[in-house]
Amino acid sequence: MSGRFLLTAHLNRLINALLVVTSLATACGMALLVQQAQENSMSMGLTRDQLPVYEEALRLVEAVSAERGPTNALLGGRGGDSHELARARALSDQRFARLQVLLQGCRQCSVTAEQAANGYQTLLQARARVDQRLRGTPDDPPSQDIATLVQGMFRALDSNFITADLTLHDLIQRSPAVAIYLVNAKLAARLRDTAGRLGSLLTPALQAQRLPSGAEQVQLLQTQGRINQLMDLLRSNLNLAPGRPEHDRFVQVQERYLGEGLDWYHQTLAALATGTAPTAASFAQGYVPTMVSILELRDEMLSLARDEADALAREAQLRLWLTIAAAVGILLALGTGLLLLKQRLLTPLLANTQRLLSLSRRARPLGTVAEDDPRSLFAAFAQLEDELLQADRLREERDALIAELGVRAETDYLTGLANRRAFERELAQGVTRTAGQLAAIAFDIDHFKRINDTYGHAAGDLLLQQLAQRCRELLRPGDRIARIGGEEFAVLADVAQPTDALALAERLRCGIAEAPFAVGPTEALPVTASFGVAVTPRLAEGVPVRLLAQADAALYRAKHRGRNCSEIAELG
Ligand SMILES: Nc1nc2c(ncn2[C@@H]2O[C@H](COP(=O)(O)OP(=O)(O)OP(=O)(O)O)[C@@H](O)[C@H]2O)c(=O)[nH]1
Repeated sequence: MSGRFLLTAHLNRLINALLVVTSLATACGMALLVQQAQENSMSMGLTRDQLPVYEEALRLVEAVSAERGPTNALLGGRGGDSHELARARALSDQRFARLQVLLQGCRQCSVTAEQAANGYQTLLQARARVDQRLRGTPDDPPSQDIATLVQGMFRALDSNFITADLTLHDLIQRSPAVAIYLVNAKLAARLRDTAGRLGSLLTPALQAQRLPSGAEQVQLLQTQGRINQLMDLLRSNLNLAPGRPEHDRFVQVQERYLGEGLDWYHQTLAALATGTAPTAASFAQGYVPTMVSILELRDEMLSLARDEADALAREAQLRLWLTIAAAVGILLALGTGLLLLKQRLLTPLLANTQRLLSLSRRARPLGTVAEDDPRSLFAAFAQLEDELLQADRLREERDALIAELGVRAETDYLTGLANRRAFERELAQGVTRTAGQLAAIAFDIDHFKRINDTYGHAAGDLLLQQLAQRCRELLRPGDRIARIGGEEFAVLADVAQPTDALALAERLRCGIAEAPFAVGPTEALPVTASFGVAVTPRLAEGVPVRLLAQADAALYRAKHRGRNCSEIAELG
């Protein structure tokens, strides 16, 4: 393969490599974008899948909290219902079993089914202690008092809250956009539990129908403070604009629990002072239903979180498809663009590169650069530039030569004056140019043949040269003189009137006659000439030919009149 084909093959490979690299880089960028969109979409999908775990964890907490009602009622002695306790416990067990199933299927959950089971174990232990107390007989006295058992149930609840807390952490990390609803749901769940605790803390006093002890009063006040804190947090977190679902739910909490529920609690507390307090079970019957409003607020928050997660998942899915579509579009456009670029520009460019190299190598070899080296292209360019510069120089030389030939073609070789051809051209131009009158003066050396014959042809030439020089000196700058024949000359001059032309002829005639010409080392030859003058008054067709002919005719008359005189042509 010859060098230039090697070079174009080389360049072709280079261009192909560049196109492939560009395509790959773009494809990688697009793949990254698609991957990001896919991760986002998957992340929202994971959030949606994990939400049921969080909901179930909160419901388990609710169930464990709800167990305390019948537990306290039974521990309180009067009015307790063991069937109700069994139902409440069954509900907790059911919730726990369901949570276990959900956790086992949840790969994205940081909390495991085993960890949740450990929390539940605390509840089972608390239940066992309660049961022991409830079964208590004189032979087998209860080992723990009611307050301690109530505290055990509180701890059991806190242990089960951990599952909800860890799941909430996962969800917030992955999808901050739904965090606010989930946190509010947890606050509501906490509020429900704390409200339950307030009731539970009253149980020992209700069981004994006495005023709460000092320590119990402190705990009751702390719990009320916690309830106020949680309400404040919810008030500041919730979007309480009228018409929002959470607004109505929050108003319900204020009316039902803070109003009815806490009123009933305060009434019960006051009744303990007068010995007219209800049993723990009766208290629970009036108090527990008011807490339903808190659970409704929690469920509203969970519902909003679900809706938001669904909307975000749909949006992420749509964004993923749009990103894929955009990536495919961009890659197709890029591919088409590169293909067109190659077909329409690069391939023709390479073909022309090949031609360029052929041209430059035809002129001369490209020096030391290897023929398949892409740099030989630049050497070829430099070489072509040289060739073009050289061609420019040759063109300039040719133009100068043509110009010189033109001058020579219109110059009389002997005298250096314009020749007849130049004179006729000048005459034609003069006629078209002048706005005044144009004079043609023809003159001829008298008896020149005799001079030639007597002194030789060379002396005749010398005389012609000297006479030409003298006439040149006698003329005005704008006048043109030419040698139009052997010893015949002519002058072209702009004049105001015919007498001016005659005066010019006379000036030349006298100038020639007044001093002899040196035609040899010693010979000084007096010479005369005869003049014929013609003037054209205005521009007219055929004037040049006629003007010179008229001047010639006048010259002829001057010769016949005896020579060394000037004749002017008749105006016609
Ligand atoms: N030396 C020389 N002689 C030339 C040149 N051209 C023409 N002649 C001569 O000029 C002479 C012209 O002669 P004629 O036509 O008879 O005119 P003439 O002798 O000047 O006579 P008139 O014009 O009638 O006064 C000829 O002998 C030509 O050979 C030239 O370039 N050099």
